[in-house]
Amino acid sequence: MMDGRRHSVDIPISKTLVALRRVRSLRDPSTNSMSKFSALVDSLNWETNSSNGISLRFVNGFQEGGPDNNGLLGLENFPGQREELYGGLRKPDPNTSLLANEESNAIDHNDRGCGIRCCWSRTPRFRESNLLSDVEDNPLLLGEVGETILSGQKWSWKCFNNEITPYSESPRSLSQKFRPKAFNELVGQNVVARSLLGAISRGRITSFYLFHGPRGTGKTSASRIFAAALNCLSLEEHRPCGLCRECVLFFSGRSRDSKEIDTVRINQTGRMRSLIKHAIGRPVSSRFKVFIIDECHLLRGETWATVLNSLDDLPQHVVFIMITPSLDKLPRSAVSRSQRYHFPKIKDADIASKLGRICVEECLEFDQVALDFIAAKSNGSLRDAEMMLDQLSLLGKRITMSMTYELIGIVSDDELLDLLDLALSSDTSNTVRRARELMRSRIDPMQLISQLANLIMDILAGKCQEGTSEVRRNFFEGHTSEVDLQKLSHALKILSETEKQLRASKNQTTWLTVALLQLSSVESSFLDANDSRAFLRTEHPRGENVKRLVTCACDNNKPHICEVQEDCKGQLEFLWKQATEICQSSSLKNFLRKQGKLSSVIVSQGMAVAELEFQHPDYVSKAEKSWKLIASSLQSILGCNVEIRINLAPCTSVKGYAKVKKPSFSFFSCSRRMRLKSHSTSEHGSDQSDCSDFTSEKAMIRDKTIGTCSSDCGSQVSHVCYLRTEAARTLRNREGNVLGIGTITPHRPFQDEIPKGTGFEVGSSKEEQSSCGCQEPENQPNCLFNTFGLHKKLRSSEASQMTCLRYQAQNKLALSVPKNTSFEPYFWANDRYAFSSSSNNFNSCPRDEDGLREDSKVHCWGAPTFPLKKAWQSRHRREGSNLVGWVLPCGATK
Ligand SMILES: Nc1ncnc2c1ncn2[C@@H]1O[C@H](COP(=O)(O)OP(=O)(O)OP(=O)(O)O)[C@@H](O)[C@H]1O
Ligand SMILES: [Zn+2]
Repeated sequence: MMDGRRHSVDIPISKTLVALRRVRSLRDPSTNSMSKFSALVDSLNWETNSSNGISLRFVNGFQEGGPDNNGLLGLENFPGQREELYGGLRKPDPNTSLLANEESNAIDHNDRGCGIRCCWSRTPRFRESNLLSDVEDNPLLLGEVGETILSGQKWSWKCFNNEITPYSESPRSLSQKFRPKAFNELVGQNVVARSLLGAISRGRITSFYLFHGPRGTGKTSASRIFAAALNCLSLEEHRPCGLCRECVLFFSGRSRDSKEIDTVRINQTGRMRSLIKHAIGRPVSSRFKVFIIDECHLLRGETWATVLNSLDDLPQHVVFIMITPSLDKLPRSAVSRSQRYHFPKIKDADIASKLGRICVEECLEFDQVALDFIAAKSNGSLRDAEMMLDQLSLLGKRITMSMTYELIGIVSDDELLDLLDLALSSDTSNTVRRARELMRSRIDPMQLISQLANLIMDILAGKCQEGTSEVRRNFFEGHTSEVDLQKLSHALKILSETEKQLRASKNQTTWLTVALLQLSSVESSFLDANDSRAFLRTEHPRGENVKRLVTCACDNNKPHICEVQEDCKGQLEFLWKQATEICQSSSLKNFLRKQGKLSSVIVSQGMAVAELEFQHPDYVSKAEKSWKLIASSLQSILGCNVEIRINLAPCTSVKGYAKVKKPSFSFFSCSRRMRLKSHSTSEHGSDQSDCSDFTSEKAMIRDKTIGTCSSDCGSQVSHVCYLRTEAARTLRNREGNVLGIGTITPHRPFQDEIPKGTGFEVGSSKEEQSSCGCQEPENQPNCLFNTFGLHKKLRSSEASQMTCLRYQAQNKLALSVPKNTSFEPYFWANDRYAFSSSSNNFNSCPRDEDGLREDSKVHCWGAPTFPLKKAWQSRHRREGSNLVGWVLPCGATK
C-alpha cells in the first residue's frame, strides 16, 4: 500500500497518455464539462523527467482502491470536491476576480452544469466510448466498475488503478462528440488551419482575430483549437497536443487564462472594461490570455468601442478571438482592425466523407447515397449534417435514403419530377392531388418550392439526367426539347415570385398549388411572347387528337371558323360529358350535365374557345360563378388553353333576359401535354374527323356570313385574321358573340412614341398586317378587321394599314388606323380611353384612370381628324360612334 498522501505513479508515457485521456473524459453529463471533476486535474502533479518526459502524480492523498463506501469515488481527501461532485458550486477564485464576479452571477443552484458560466462547458470530450478499448489495450488498468448517482443522473464508473473515470452513458450529440480538437481534424478549412498554425509557429500573434463564415463550418471549434494551440506546452509542431497541462486545463474548461465570454453578459455596462482590465494582468500559468467571444455581432456599440479603444494598448499576451456568421453587422473599424479568417461552406464531398467516418466509428451502417444526400442538403454546414445523421441514427441501424427523406421533411427527386411532370402537363386534378398529398404530411410548402426550384436548376444545368428510375426516364424523355427547357426556366421565374408571396401568406399550400397550376401556362404565355413557331411545335399528341375530333373536313391548316355540322353535335356532347365527368364537385357536375350544353368549340393555334349554353338566365349566372372549374375541366379534356363563354340559349325568351347582357368568360391556360383521362374521345374523334375543327359561332355566322371557306368544306366560314402571332384576341360583337380570333404583333417602330405608363403598345404594322392569315388577297374582307365592320367603310388599302394597340396590363385591344387614311376611326375603350395613331403624339387618357375592364367596349367612329383631347372631352357623345364589340383576351396572359 502506498502512501495515501502522495502517490507517485511512474508509468510509461503511453500509459500516461491513456490515463490522461481518461482524465479528460471526466465530465459533467449535463454540460459535458470537466469542471466537476477538475479536482482530479488539480491533483495531478506534472513532472518532466529525462526518461519518459512526463510523469504523473496524484497529490493530496488520493485514496487507492476505488470508490469509498459512500460512493464518493475515493475523493474524500479532496477538500471541497465532495460538494462539487454533488452539484455544489465553486467559489470564485480571487485571482480571477473579474471573471469570478461574472461567474458569481452565473451561479444557478439548479444548474446541473459546472456552475461556471465562462468555462468550456461547450467543449465536449467524449472519449468514453474508447474506454473499453483502452482497458482492453491496457489490462493492467482494469479496475472495478460500478454506478452512482451524480447531480441526479446515473453514471457508470470504472476505477483504473488510481483513476476514477466516470462517463455518461449516452453522448449528447454526434456533433459534440466529433467536435474537432486539433487543426488536422478541421474539415475543409485547410487554409485557415495552415494560416493559424503558421502564425503560432512564427510567433506572429496579433491581439484581435475575427472568424467569420456560415454557421456550422468550424469557427468556434477553430477558435478553441487556436486558443489551446497558443498555450500548448508541446514542443512538437502538432499543436494543440491535447495532453499537456495547458491543453488539459483548457479543454476541461479549467484554464484561468483562456475563457469563452458570454456575449450577453459582456454587453452589460462596464463589463468589457473590467474584462480588459483583467486581461492586462499577467496570465496565471499560460503564455496567452485568450478571450473568445462568439456571436460578436450581438455586441453593443459601447462594448465595441471599449474593445477597439484598448486594442492598441493591449499587452502581447492578450488575444481576442471574435466569431460571427457575417461581417456585415460589425462596425467597420472592428473589421478593418482585425485579422480576418473566413470559414467557407464545407464541400459536400468533404461532409459526406466525414459522415462516413462518423458512421464507421459509431458502428452505423449506411447507404453512401444517403450520406451524399445529407451532405447536399446541409448547405455546407458540417454541424447540420452531423445533426441530421445523429437523428437518423436514432431511427435505426442503417442510414438509408427513404429514412432521410422522411426525417428531413423533403421529398425525393423522383417524387418532385413526377409532380413537375404533372404540373407541366396541365394535369390539373392530379397536380392538385399530388401537391396536397405532399404538403399535407410530408413537406412544408416553402421547402417544396425551394426543392422544386433547385431541381429545375439542376435540370437546366444538365445535372439531373443520371439515374435509372422510371420517373426520371419518363420525365427526361418527355421534356428534352429546347422549348421544354424554356418552359422550365420560366417555371423557375414563377416559383421564385411565388416564394416571395408565400412568405407573407397564411395559406401557403393553396398558393403553391396555384403556382404549380400556372407552370403549364408558362408555355403559351412565354412562347407566345417569344417564339410563335415554337408555340406551334409544342402540340401535345393528346391535343392533336382532340383537335382532330373537331377538325374541319376542309383540311385547312389555317385557323378558321366553320359552322357546326350536325354530326359534330354528338362529339360536342361527348366532350361535354367528359369535361363534366372530371368536375370535382358532384353538384356542379350534375348541374352542368342537366342544364348546360357545349354548343361549340373553336380551336385555334393551341387555344380553344368553348361556348356553353344554358336555358335559363339563373343557370347562366350559376355557371358563371363556377367558370374556373368548368374551364379547368375543359382544358383538361381539350389539352389546351380554353376560353369559355357562357350564353343563354338563343331560343330562350325569358322576360327581361332576352340576352345575356354580359357574357362571362375566362381564359384558362394549359399546355398541350395531357396525361390523364381516357383517350377514348380522341379515338372516337378520329373516326369522325370529318367534322369541323373550328366549329362555328352560330350567331356570328348568321349575322355576318362573310364568305365561304376557301377550301372545300363547303361551310360558311369567317376566316380568322391570323397575323404573326404574339397574342391572340377574341373580338366580340355587341351581343357578346365572338367575332373572330385575332392575333397581333407588336409594332416596334411605334413603341417609343407611346407615353410611358399608359400601358399601351402598338400592335401590327402595315407589313405585318399584310401577313394576315387570309389565304388570298380577295379574302381580305374576311379578315379580323372586317368583323368590326370597318371594311365596309375602309378601302382595302386602308384596311391593310390598320394598327393594333394592345393594352399591356390587361391584354386589351383597341384598333386604330394611321393618320393618312381618309377615314380615321377612333377606338374607344371602356368609355374612358381613347386612342389614335393619327397624331405624332400618341395620346392616351390620364394615367390615373381605372384600367380597362375585361368587357371593355370597342367603339369606332369616323371623324377625319379628331384630336384625342376632343375625343376625350366628348366621350359621352355617342353620335357617330359605333360600338363594334368587346375586346377580350383569349390567349396569352402577358
Ligand atoms: N470544419 C469542421 N471540421 C470538423 N467538424 C466541424 C467543422 N465545422 C463544423 N463541425 C462540426 O460542427 C459542430 C459545430 O461546429 P462549430 O461550432 O465550430 O461551428 P461554427 O462555425 O462555430 O458554427 P456557429 O457559427 O453556428 O457557431 C462541431 O462540433 C463539429 O462537430
Ligand atoms: Zn498541449
